[in-house]
Amino acid sequence: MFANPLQPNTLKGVWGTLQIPFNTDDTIDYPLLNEGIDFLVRTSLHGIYSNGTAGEFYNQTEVEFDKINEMLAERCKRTERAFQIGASHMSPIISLERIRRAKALNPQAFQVIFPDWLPMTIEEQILFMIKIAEEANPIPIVLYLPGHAKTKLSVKDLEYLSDHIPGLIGIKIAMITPDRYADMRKLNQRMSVFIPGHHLATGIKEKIGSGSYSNVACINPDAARKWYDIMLSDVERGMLIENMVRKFFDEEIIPLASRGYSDPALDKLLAAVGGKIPANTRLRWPYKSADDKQVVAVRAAARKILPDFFDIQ
Ligand SMILES: N[C@@H](CC=O)C(=O)O
Repeated sequence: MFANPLQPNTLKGVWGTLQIPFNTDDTIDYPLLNEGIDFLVRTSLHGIYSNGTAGEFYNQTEVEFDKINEMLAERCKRTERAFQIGASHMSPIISLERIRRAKALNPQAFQVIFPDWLPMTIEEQILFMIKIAEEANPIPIVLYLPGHAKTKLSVKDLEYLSDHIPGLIGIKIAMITPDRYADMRKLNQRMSVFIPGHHLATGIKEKIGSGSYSNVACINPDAARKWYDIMLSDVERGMLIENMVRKFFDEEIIPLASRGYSDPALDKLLAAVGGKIPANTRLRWPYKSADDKQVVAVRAAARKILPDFFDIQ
């Protein structure tokens, strides 16, 4: 039975990422992961997803992949929460196999990246997506386009993909720039465009985004959801909050990115700063993690810039 697969017009809102906690010996801390899932299913998020960049999909064994997704699926089904599974991998064969195995868990959508060793031509992108969508059918696909991906797509390429792959319901992008708003607005009418959490009010105001796989939800999922509801009812008030959120990211998070902290290190730092999600800041070898001193310093700044984000339950 495939319950409620998402569609372009139902994929929206604020989705929270599962973060994988690691022990000091680099094994997965499954009891803490369990607590993290238990916490997330009780929040007001529109849904939960596994294995985005912040879920460190690129650095898991296949046995771990299966176990993490079984844990997420079991808890979401029991609590009737929407969930998506990231089946992304740098290898096309492994992505396909991840979908083949995880399909029985019946997520509302799968996220995939394009294979990431050779940049792909548009013909190769189509061949990849056809097979992925066939394997996933009737579960739909969201294409994740991280900023560092080797295959770069124009809005025209995305329209072409959307014309040829009916199972493709959405895209997840890492950057929005004003020169692309008009094209993205058109794209957002035919598929669901998900944009970074700290730009979501702009996305709603400009009608270029329908939701977010949200880095802001790492700080406090319920605050991110409340902010989204404000955007829908009073977008200018939503923009005022976005100005504060972006000030926090510009002053505290982007400088750390320039110092070599990766996106998952920063998402884990955000969760530790918010202190709501049971998790830890450790990334699996060989990647660099934020430390406790950074958590304390960034939390102090966040409490000044975004005081409301800490108290919302
Ligand atoms: N970078 C994230 C988004 C938010 O935390 C992801 O991996 O999905």
